[in-house]
Amino acid sequence: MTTDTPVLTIDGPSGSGKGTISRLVAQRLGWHYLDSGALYRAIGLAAGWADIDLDDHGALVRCTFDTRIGFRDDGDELRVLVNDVDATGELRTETAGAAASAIAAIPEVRAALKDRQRAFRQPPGLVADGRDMGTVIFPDAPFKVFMTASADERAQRRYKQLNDKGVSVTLDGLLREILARDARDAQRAVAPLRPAEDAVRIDTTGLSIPEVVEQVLAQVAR
Ligand SMILES: Nc1ncnc2c1ncn2[C@@H]1O[C@H](COP(=O)(O)OP(=O)(O)OP(=O)(O)O)[C@@H](O)[C@H]1O
Ligand SMILES: Nc1ccn([C@H]2C[C@H](O)[C@@H](COP(=O)(O)O)O2)c(=O)n1
Repeated sequence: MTTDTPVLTIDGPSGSGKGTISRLVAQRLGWHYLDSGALYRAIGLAAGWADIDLDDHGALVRCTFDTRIGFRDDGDELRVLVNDVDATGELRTETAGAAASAIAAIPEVRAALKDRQRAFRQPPGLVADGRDMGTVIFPDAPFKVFMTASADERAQRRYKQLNDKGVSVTLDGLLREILARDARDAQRAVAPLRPAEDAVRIDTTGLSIPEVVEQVLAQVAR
């Protein structure tokens, strides 16, 4: 790990805009980008492919170490390769999010992913988004943001995102899924979703994507 390389951490609940904003901010700064949620989603998917029981923590840890996860930004979005298969579409579903949230509550899985996440810290800098980037993975990061938005707005955003992709969902169902995932992520014993003490909070409710990007960049400039 290159500890003198700057890191901007962006943590927050599902649908707050972390992924979208982190990728754009990383592009503007010319820094690397870590989508840590995609790692948990990929392990959840690989564990499903291998039919691993969620109670079999030993097998889950082996799966965490053995699964190859690659990222490729095609200009439109960050594509994720799991064991060399492009699984981007499957990984973005709420089902994959819920599976990721379930395995993310297992301490051994989190421990097995630590070094892999820290290895993304490479010059000239890193933008890392997730739930514990500022609290556990990069506690010494000089820039930390905790991003929120009202639950209704987060559900609306996800609804629009999925509708645009032709996925049929209901707003009520999405709101329930988002709240259930947030509760699980915030209430787990290890590395729960919470703001680092030194994080700047940004509420993105009612803000456009460019407005949020500028607010985050202003934190780094400061
Ligand atoms: N400020 C914003 N205004 C409007 N829409 C936004 C804003 N930020 C993000 N979005 C849209 O909301 C949707 C969800 O955003 P995104 O995937 O970045 O959230 P996230 O916090 O990374 O969610 P998750 O943790 O579930 O991956 C996307 O369609 C994105 O384009
Ligand atoms: N640093 C992280 C990142 C993600 N998770 C878990 C909890 C989330 O519900 C799930 C999916 O993440 P997303 O892609 O929605 O950001 O993965 C975590 O525990 N810690």
